[in-house]
Amino acid sequence: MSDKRLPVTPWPPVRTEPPLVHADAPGPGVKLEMHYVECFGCGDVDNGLHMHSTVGEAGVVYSQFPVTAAHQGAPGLAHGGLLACAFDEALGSTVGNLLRRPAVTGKLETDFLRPVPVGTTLFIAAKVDGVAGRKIYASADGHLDSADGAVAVRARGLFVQVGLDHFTRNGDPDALKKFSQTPSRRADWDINP
Ligand SMILES: CCCCCCCC/C=C\CCCCCCCC(=O)SCCNC(=O)CCNC(=O)[C@H](O)C(C)(C)COP(=O)(O)OP(=O)(O)OC[C@H]1O[C@@H](n2cnc3c(N)ncnc32)[C@H](O)[C@@H]1OP(=O)(O)O
Repeated sequence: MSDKRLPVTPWPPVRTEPPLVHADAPGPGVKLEMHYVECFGCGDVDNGLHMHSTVGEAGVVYSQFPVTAAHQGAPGLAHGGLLACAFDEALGSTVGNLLRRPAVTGKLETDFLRPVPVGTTLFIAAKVDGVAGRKIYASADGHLDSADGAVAVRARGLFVQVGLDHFTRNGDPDALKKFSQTPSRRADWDINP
């Protein structure tokens, strides 16, 4: 399958600066911890995506999504919404860990190019493409069963930087305390519950 169906709109869609990887960002080879134990993407959640990620060279973060029977839409195939979820996680983790700026997804586009069968693992390579003020643009390819397998899904997203109060005001007032229960998060984000 060719890439003829992929969008031709420019990306990032606005003028951006190159992303500045934070001086304290984890370096190549570092396996990233779950960012929050109750996260559907990376946490310890029944039938969650159980994704895990490793920092690669040149600002790329590699994530894996093992697709199980719990993730089906059509019989035997991954649900498209859960594939989008996997990319939200992979892109968000890339932005959060490399730039160390708390950000939420503003927009997420996905191109589903090939079916993703139950039993396969999606190997996602994500990077930050540019930054314009609070707007952070990131994109990723998802390969079937190996880092150089056929590309099954592509995604690009806009993440918008927020203050840490975004999570306590809009979500759980104890959000910072809960985040701080993942030890690496406490150090990353200067959280003092
Ligand atoms: C407690 C500690 C935390 C620690 C963090 C740990 C990190 C760990 C590391 C990593 C793990 C991360 C892994 C997670 C992965 C999953 C992420 C998610 O699922 S996030 C949930 C889904 N997303 C939402 O719930 C957002 C809901 N939306 C909002 O809250 C607001 O709309 C928000 C914040 C996105 C923007 O609202 P405004 O009022 O602050 O700002 P405005 O002015 O509206 O937007 C800012 C700029 O962005 C553009 N913008 C916003 N949304 C846009 C859109 N959909 N399309 C195009 N542009 C958009 C606007 O046009 C504006 O641009 P102009 O500055 O004017 O140039």
